[in-house]
Amino acid sequence: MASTSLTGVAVVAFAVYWAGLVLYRLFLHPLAKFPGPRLAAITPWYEAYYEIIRNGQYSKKISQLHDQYGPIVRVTPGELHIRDSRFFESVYPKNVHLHKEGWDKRFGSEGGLLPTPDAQVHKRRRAALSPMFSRRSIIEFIHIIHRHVETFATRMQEFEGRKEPLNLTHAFPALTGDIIMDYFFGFNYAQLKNPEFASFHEAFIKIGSTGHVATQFPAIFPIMNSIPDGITAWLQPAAEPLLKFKRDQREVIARTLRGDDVKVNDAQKTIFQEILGSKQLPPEDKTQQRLEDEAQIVIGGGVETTAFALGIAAFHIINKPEIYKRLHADLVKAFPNRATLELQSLEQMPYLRACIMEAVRMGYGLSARNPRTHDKPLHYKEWIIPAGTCISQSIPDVSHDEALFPQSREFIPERWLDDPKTSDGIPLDRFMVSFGRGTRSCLGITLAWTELYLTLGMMFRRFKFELFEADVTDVEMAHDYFIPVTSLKSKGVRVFVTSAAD
Ligand code: HEM
Repeated sequence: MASTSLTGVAVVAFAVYWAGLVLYRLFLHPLAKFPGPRLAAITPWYEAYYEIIRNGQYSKKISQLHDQYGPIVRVTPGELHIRDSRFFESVYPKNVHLHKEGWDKRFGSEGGLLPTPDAQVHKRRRAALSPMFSRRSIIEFIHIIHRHVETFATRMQEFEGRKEPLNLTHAFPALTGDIIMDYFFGFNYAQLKNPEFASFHEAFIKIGSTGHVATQFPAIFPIMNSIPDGITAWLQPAAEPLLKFKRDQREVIARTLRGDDVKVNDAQKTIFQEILGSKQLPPEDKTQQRLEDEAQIVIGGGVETTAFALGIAAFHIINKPEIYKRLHADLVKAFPNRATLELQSLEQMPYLRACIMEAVRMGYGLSARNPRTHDKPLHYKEWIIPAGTCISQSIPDVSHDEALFPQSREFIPERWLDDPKTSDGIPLDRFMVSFGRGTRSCLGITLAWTELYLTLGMMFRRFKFELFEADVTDVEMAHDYFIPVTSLKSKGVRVFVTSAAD
């Protein structure tokens, strides 16, 4: 009897608490006056429904909400989303260090640079890594990138000889994975030499939606991490390459912390040596766990983003013969000797640059809402956004702003030629935001551009391609898993390869 009445009291108390919370969020919350669906203002389960049940569809829903409610929408009880390309640099300003809320929960690598919530902690972590991402460092390492690009060329010849289609969607993450492993960790898994291009790609796609679950249930990663790897691999075989990477990193970091030089290649140093050698970082930023988190984030940040942009570029260049023709002719002119490939000359080629700009615009880098918290109130149109509010914008919204990029779903490199401006005279480059903006923008941008120049330069100088059962759905986002993911039914961009005659 006593336990029944106790349960009754608990149920009533819970109901009163929820009713109070609902009333608070609807009428008293600092964001109560902002437009948006009531359900999104009341509960994070509105977001969870679209992300978890509908599998990465909240960004699409948010676009519809903007159509209905205008450029500013309350998308969760504590977050405002803005769709306005002209306001991007106000949310992500230069020289202002801002907090980032929520990404620490979604990756299970909260010590990594990208998800670090606190602005000042982020600042010192970024400063410690920056030298390794500088152009100078990348030029010192460029021979290793060339080596992987040449391996890729050899694999293409192999497919040409066998007259079999080559799956670029599998090959590109193997290429970017080998480069990043070599650059940051001092060894690689030779994924590019693997007959099937086995890489981290499948693991990222298969476990990609876990971030949406972790956003709602942050305990999921600690629970997953406590499960032995063998069981995780049994439950999700596709995760094995990432689990292996985790195990190997653990050992490499432990050895680095003991003072061993673990590099087996000819790179200058590993990312762990860079972090451990940093004078700016306190001891708590040099622990085994922090280094493991950073390794996860660097692999997560650098493999799929660049590979996705490569896939978009390759598909559209091959799909539109006039683009291929113009690009190939430029490359033949710049490199009469097909064996030569040189970054500085590639960088001087306006049409190649335009193709890359277009691919990166359509690749977004991240499809996720990108949160920032400002210490001061932010004025937007007639609104005053209170200090401390989580505000987000999304890169795909800018990439598909038809006022800036007419026919935004079409691949039109010409839009980037001849120093283009918006109708009111702003350089169009300002709206290429796929690498983010401000103090937390992409640290890997120079490496990414180098990979894009060298890989596309090699491919379209030396080879001709024919699509095999591929269409535009193989490169278009169907799910937002933080990074854009194509239809899960896609078999990838497959192509027949032939050596170019000239
Ligand atoms: C086409 C390729 C790439 C695109 C479009 C891209 C895009 C982005 C974007 C949008 C961000 C988030 C910025 C923000 O929070 O505002 C980011 C962060 C980051 N990216 Fe990239 N990325 C690319 C390639 C790479 C590569 C190759 C690396 C090398 C490992 C890399 C490393 C990072 C890191 C470390 C961060 C975190 C920076 C910070 O929080 O300070 N990215 N990237």
